[in-house]
Amino acid sequence: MTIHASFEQFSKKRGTRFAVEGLTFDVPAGQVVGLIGPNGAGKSTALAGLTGLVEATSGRATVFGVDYRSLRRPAGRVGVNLDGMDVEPGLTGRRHLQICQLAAGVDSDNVERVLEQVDLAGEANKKVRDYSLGMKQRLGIASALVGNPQLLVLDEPANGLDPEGIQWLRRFLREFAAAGGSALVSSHQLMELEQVADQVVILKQTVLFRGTLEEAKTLGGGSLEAAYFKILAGAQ
Ligand SMILES: Nc1ncnc2c1ncn2[C@@H]1O[C@H](COP(=O)(O)OP(=O)(O)OP(=O)(O)O)[C@@H](O)[C@H]1O
Repeated sequence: MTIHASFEQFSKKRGTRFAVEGLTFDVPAGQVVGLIGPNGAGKSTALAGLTGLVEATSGRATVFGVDYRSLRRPAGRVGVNLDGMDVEPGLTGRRHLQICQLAAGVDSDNVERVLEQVDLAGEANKKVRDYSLGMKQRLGIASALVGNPQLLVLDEPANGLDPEGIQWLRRFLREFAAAGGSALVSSHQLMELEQVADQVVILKQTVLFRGTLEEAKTLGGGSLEAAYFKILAGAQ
């Protein structure tokens, strides 16, 4: 099995306390891995660790077997959309993506294709300040895609999406994985994740559960949500 991303005993201390400790799990090719946990569980820290934004206190997190920071053209391998990656509001969506593409250093012109892919082609000339929350979310995903990556790292991608947007995101992630890509997706929306994830990691500072969606659901008598609460209650 080809592994796109890997956490090996990854720990990050914030002040005197571990934000995450001893995380060990993989993101295999062709799979969507859902990262879930309560507020402050360390999901964003884990994603930031994987994408070189925070340094491990111990252990490591790698993409394609190496540190993200050592990739020559990271956006061509890993598409990242994390919380706080804000867009200059005076730019149009298209211009923003053109700049992302330039920064990604890719040879091909992917902007129009990606705009179509996230269903923003009709809004591409609008300024980002006039975008709705859901449109901004799609633009964030588009900027992750513009380098043509194999691995996506997305923090709460369903936030702000309307039911149609959520359906679109589900289809998009399934197609991305079916084409051999992979995605590590943090989410609070368990019902949604249940529709899209192949594997689930439940995090609360440490990994409380990792396994297939089916294994998680079995623990919860058929429901990921029930499994989640059961596992968290067991960790109290
Ligand atoms: N820059 C920072 N400095 C100090 N502590 C931090 C920093 N960022 C996060 N933390 C702490 O690390 C822990 C994990 O936070 P993190 O944001 O990774 O969790 P999360 O699971 O993404 O939360 P949420 O679901 O609320 O987004 C929390 O206790 C948080 O207070």
